[in-house]
Amino acid sequence: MTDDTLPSSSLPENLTEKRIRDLLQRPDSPAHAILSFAQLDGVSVQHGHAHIALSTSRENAEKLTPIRSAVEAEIAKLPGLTGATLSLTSHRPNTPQPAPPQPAGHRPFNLGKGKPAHAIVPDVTTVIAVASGKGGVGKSTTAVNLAVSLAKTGLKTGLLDADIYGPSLPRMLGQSTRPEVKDSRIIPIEAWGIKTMSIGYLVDEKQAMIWRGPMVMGALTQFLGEVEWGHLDVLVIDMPPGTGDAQLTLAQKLGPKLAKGGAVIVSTPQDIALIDARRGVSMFERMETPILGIVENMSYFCCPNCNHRTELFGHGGARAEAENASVPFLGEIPLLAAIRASGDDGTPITLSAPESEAALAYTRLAETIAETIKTKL
Ligand SMILES: Nc1ncnc2c1ncn2[C@@H]1O[C@H](COP(=O)(O)OP(=O)(O)OP(=O)(O)O)[C@@H](O)[C@H]1O
Repeated sequence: MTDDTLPSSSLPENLTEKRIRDLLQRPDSPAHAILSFAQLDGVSVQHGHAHIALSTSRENAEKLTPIRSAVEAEIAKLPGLTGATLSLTSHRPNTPQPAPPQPAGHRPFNLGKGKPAHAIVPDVTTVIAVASGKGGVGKSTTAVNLAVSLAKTGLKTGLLDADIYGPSLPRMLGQSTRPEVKDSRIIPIEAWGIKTMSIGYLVDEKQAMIWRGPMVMGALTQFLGEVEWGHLDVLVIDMPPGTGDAQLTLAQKLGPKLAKGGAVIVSTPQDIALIDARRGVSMFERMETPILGIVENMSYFCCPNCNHRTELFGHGGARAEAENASVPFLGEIPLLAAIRASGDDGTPITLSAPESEAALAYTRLAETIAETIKTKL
């Protein structure tokens, strides 16, 4: 009996994995198009479900979004498979590409009228930085659900999207209102019980994409000094990915408040993401920021039909990394289409499906962090 004549149900998983790789490599296959934009990091089949890990640039990740579902559907048609999920991670340069010169005195958004910077988040008690060494690992999704869950524990919570080159908060929170400005102070947008701010509320995304480093630092400083955060027990910051100047600036400016809170590092289980997570841990250690721990996102797949749990791509890597770095392991978030969909729909999964396994994982994460914060209030 040849490979092709084996009944689908008895196809060994490694043979199916080879078929997926062959399909992706075949120039006449529609799925092949995805490899023009992304690099194949791994293929794994477990209990009839295929997981394909790809990495790409952020720009290409956007081009891939429209073809993602079609490729998943095409792969799922292979014998022996009941479904397929593509997971995409992206690398972004820490330093932006050179941009056209800006007029002298130009500010990223002209709201402070050139006054000296106000005190940095004066009435915020603690700051939590949600960071990742690598883009696309689910840092923003984690930050949003963590903030919403912290608010549910009774803490007055804010959420700042510090990812100037790729703000995702407006989409993930379903907000498109432009913030008001009163007495040169920007009023945060209230959504789902938290106060939020993002560059995406203020300027067109493409405009921010070409900002030089100093303009990005200027915008971040304005977010900290010119937004009317009011009293907050905790401000969660969705950090830009990587370990560059923007991360260092934020860590320096927020020093004592960050020292009362700390950093949460998000990683996927793949080795490549873990190497970047390690860099993130050492950057915060150098800044003397407490590391609250590492979260493993897209840790395992839960079949939406039978709830069967499938472990992906060396699941457990982040736990081992946390042990190596002697920092706490904060838990595992499953890879679930519902998490992606709730992010796209603008209602965090902790609110749209509070009893789901994913929401419960975020709740446990928030409860652990809330315990630390409540000792500092
Ligand atoms: N656990 C998960 N299960 C399914 N999809 C997820 C999960 N976590 C994140 N995603 C999806 O992966 C994509 C990237 O997530 P997200 O924007 O949170 O990552 P990020 O690390 O903040 O990326 P970037 O650095 O590019 O801003 C989004 O479409 C999101 O909905």
